[in-house]
Amino acid sequence: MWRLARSAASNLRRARPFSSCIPGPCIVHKRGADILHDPWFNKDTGFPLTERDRLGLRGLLPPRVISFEQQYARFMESYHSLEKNTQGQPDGFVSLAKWRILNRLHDRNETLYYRVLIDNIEDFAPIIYTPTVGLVCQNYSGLFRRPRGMYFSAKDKGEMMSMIYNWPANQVDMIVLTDGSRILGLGDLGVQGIGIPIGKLDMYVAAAGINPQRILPVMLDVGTNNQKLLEDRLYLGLRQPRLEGEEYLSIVDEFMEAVHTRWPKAIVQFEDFQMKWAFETLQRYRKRFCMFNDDIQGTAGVALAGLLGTVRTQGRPLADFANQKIVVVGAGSAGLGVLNMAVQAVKRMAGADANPQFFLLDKDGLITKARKVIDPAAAPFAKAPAEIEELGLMEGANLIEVVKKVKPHVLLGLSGVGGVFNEEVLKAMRESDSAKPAIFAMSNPTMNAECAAVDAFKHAGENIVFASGSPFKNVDLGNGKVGHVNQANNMYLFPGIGLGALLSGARLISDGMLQAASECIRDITAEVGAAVIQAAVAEELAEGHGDIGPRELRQMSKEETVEHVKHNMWFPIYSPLVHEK
Ligand SMILES: NC(=O)C1=CN([C@@H]2O[C@H](COP(=O)(O)OP(=O)(O)OC[C@H]3O[C@@H](n4cnc5c(N)ncnc54)[C@H](O)[C@@H]3O)[C@@H](O)[C@H]2O)C=CC1
Ligand SMILES: CC(=O)C(=O)O
Ligand SMILES: [Mg+2]
Repeated sequence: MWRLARSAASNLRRARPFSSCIPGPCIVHKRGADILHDPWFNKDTGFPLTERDRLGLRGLLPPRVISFEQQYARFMESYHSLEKNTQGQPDGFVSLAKWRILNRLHDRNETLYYRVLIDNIEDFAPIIYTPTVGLVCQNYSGLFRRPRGMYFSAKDKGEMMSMIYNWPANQVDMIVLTDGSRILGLGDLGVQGIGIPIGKLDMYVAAAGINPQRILPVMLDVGTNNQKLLEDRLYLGLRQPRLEGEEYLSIVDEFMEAVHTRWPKAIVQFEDFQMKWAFETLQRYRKRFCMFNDDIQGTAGVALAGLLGTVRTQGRPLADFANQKIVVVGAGSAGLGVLNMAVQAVKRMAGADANPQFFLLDKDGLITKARKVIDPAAAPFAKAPAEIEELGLMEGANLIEVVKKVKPHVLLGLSGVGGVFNEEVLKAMRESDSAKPAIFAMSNPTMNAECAAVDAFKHAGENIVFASGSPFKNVDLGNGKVGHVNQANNMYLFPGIGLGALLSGARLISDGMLQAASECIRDITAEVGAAVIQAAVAEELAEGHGDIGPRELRQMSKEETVEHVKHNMWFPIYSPLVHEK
């Protein structure tokens, strides 16, 4: 399902051993020590002697030239000895130590960093992304050594149009933006949430081959309502409550205008905004800018792919999806995004009058039309009392009641609450109307997952289809059997969405493009990107990118589009540096 061929990265690795590429030259406007201190251009001891002469590096490095392969091996050796030396230490300590060693390399030599990341993505994704990135965000102010990306704060109002030109790269293709208000399931982390855009963009480079010189992580610091952070003497963000209402929107507006002015074609991914702003900003900008909200739209795509995959696993025709009983726990940006896309899929399969059997719960239980105050975004999924009367359910019914009475085919958690699928709930899933019920504990990081994989298989039985947002190991069920754990995380989708949108030069990101992405999630990111391009072309949104115009895109077959995407993926290899004043 989501075991995505270890992402496009491993294909790239197979296709390109260390020495087989002759990279094109790279223009550098610096010389001497400035180059060594710039992680873009720095090759550490890897600078050939001729290049040391050309760039004024002679004498600034030890004399021996070390090859990229040797540097790579040396880094991996230190990484493995760190693993050995920290054996038996608490998990958090080990994870942070691993993050530090990778982060130091990132700060020093980006080419080597991305190469080790790409080649070891399965081991390193849990460090640079969920779950460790959550721990890093929680401790960001203490861990801080140097900045990465850009920080726009409420104090910068009126200045953003000029500030955006402080970013040193002339071209930016992909921006991930957060206001830090809902970081994974960890709540409001203020400026410390910058770790999420950084981790997401690393996944873009690793999985989609986006050129790391053209990415930009951005923190929009509008204050924080996290009292603990406000009182923390190390806290690096604005010490003020979050801006609200028009004041808040005017900051986001100004940022979006500034980005669009400098890089009209850049794609902006909104990430980890609290629900009210996630929906409001998506509504506000989606027709004006090339942007999407990953938590609403990326998550929906990946969950839908999983839900459709589950129908297939049950040996049923895909159209049977329309009859699946799905209980969604969590009515936030992610849960509602999933339901919106799932409803669209049912209507496509079973007609506009189809009545999907979806049940939505939030912290106050089952959401029905009888609820006094209901969020407008959740309202379309509220059950009419008459619909649930015969099941013996009513407004606010708790999760265990709902599971016992509905006997769902799928139980999907996007609540951010660790352990909410407790033993009783999981045992109740044994009575599901499906022989292979699906349990998706999609909340992040690991401690916020609705249940652990081992508990799901233990209490709900061996036949379940299990997926989680953060990685869990497969479960040994005894008798030689293994309970397979899938990872249901938007990381399998957003790199392809961004890459496809970028290479199509789409004016905006449509539902059709997102739908196309979710339909081919079993394939590698290049396929996702190609599907997104083709959807953009079909909807006449594609304006082309670089030398490839909309007409050329239109004329490409599916295979040619996939090739075109692969050809445009950046790959870490040292390029000869040519100095220009
Ligand atoms: N696996 C993935 O790809 C993704 C996972 N997520 C995860 O989903 C979680 C939620 O994200 P958002 O929807 O953006 O958050 P949100 O804050 O917008 O929504 C959370 C929802 O959960 C509900 N809730 C809280 N306690 C509950 C309880 N005990 N029982 C039932 N519902 C409860 C709240 O009422 C709210 O409706 C986070 O942990 C996030 O990490 C989000 C996006 C992608
Ligand atoms: C994966 C992700 O986007 C989240 O947990 O918010
Ligand atoms: Mg997110």
